[in-house]
Amino acid sequence: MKITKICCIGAGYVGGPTMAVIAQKCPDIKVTVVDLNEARIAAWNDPDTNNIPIYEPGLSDVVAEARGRNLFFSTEVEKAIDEAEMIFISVNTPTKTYGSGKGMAADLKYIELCARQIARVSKSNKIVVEKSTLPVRTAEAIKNILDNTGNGVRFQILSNPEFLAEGTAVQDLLNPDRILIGGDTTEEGQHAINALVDVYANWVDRARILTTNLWSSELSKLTANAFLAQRVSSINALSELCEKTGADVNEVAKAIGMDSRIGPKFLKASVGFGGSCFQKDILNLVYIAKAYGLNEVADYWGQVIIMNDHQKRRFAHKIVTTLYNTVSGKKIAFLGWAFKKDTNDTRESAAIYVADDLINEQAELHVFDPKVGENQILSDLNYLDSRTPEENRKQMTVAENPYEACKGAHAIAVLTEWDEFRNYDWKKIYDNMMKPAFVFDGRNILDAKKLTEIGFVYKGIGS
Ligand SMILES: NC(=O)C1=CN([C@@H]2O[C@H](COP(=O)(O)OP(=O)(O)OC[C@H]3O[C@@H](n4cnc5c(N)ncnc54)[C@H](O)[C@@H]3O)[C@@H](O)[C@H]2O)C=CC1
Ligand SMILES: O=C(O)[C@H]1O[C@H](OP(=O)(O)OP(=O)(O)OC[C@H]2O[C@@H](n3ccc(=O)[nH]c3=O)[C@H](O)[C@@H]2O)[C@H](O)[C@@H](O)[C@@H]1O
Repeated sequence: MKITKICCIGAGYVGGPTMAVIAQKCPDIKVTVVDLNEARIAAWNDPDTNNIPIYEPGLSDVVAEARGRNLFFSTEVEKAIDEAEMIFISVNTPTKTYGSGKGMAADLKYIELCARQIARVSKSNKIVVEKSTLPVRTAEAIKNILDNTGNGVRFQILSNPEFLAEGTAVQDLLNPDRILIGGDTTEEGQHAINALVDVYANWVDRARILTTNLWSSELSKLTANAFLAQRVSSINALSELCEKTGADVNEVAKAIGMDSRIGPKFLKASVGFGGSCFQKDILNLVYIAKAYGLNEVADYWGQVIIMNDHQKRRFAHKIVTTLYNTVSGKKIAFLGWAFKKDTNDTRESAAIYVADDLINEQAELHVFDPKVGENQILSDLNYLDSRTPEENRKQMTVAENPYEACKGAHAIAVLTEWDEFRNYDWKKIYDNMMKPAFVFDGRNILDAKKLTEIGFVYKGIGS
């Protein structure tokens, strides 16, 4: 079966870039990305592709090439479902904030709504693709809803998890390590798998397209994120030991990373991992393990989150103790708010939690991030509900540029590894700060030697 029309429900960080690349690489397929959020769709349709709602290097060019040709963004969800032969579900699957499984399980209400809508609207056979990250065996629930509430048409469910990382989404999509497609082992299931394989084979080497059963595919996505997050927590755990022993975590990471069995990636010690997925997906894994009574498995993975929370708190605590046990009334400058460089996404960013701890200590925070603005920063803080929005507003200033953020500060904390931070005029920054002038480099990106020569007291992670 050759696919000619694709619909994607959810125009977010995954749906938008993924479908833009499919449309760019498959000009014969009409790709329609739909969302309930009208403002988001309007932004995807902005005549100036620099204003699309997601900042990703290279993405606006891909959208400019395909949009209006075979890539469309729309709020007409039902029309797009009706037309398509293949429907990707790429809606959010956040951690549940209510009821049973609160704070652990994935909230699948958006997924279920999509399944019910697809069942209601479809008048012809469809392939439904899980693009969102889902608990293992979700396909069973989706199939149940589709088969029991549909109009008698036939559905095939595939799992096709997404492995892109924010900040490198376009490169990851153009040149993926692998594409994973899980489906039913029946003949119909295999036909559906082949249809999706053929879409990706327009630009991905077939040897990199891996097909499995549904449950392996669903579980592999949670497992990949758990392994990646575990590496960050592992090196961060060692960073604390390095600080006590005189070892340098950068040197340790390099030394172990040269072992080809360990490998050099994902060994950067930091103020803690953030992002919308690592924590959510591990909590989900822990919840699933517990649901099967596998308490040791649950505790093992739960430790990755415990370590990450500790690392964020430890960073804030170190600032307070270094500044003579009080930051009350002191100006602290934050460089960076996004959860990593090259994205405007702030979900679960370590910066939010470090800021919250320092505001509890009555610090006056001044933040500069190249891609994150005031509204987002304040709304991230308010979301924690630690104090009133007015109280947050009083303690938090968002600066227009880094020099303004750092002027008169007692300390600078680097929360995101934006490249531009390395190239600032650090002498000028030093001259305008209170003395001693402290730098807490939560990403180990600055030149410690140069900063020390200028006069800063430099504190990295793990050295
Ligand atoms: N952000 C990332 O880098 C990655 C995310 N994922 C997974 O992909 C999924 C989506 O994540 P994001 O794109 O980051 O989320 P997002 O929150 O940016 O986008 C989801 C979109 O779905 C829309 N939506 C929700 N219910 C809808 C409905 N019934 N009809 C139409 N639109 C609806 C929302 O309005 C929102 O715009 C999640 O399961 C996530 O775990 C997977 C890999 C990478
Ligand atoms: O499912 C998802 O959402 C995605 O989650 C991560 O991607 P992402 O969260 O966008 O970004 P990462 O590069 O993985 O970084 C996550 C966090 O870990 C931190 N990190 C990463 C690597 C490292 O060595 N040290 C470190 O502190 C980053 O700064 C960031 O806060 C995975 O890398 C993607 O493969 C996956 O598709």
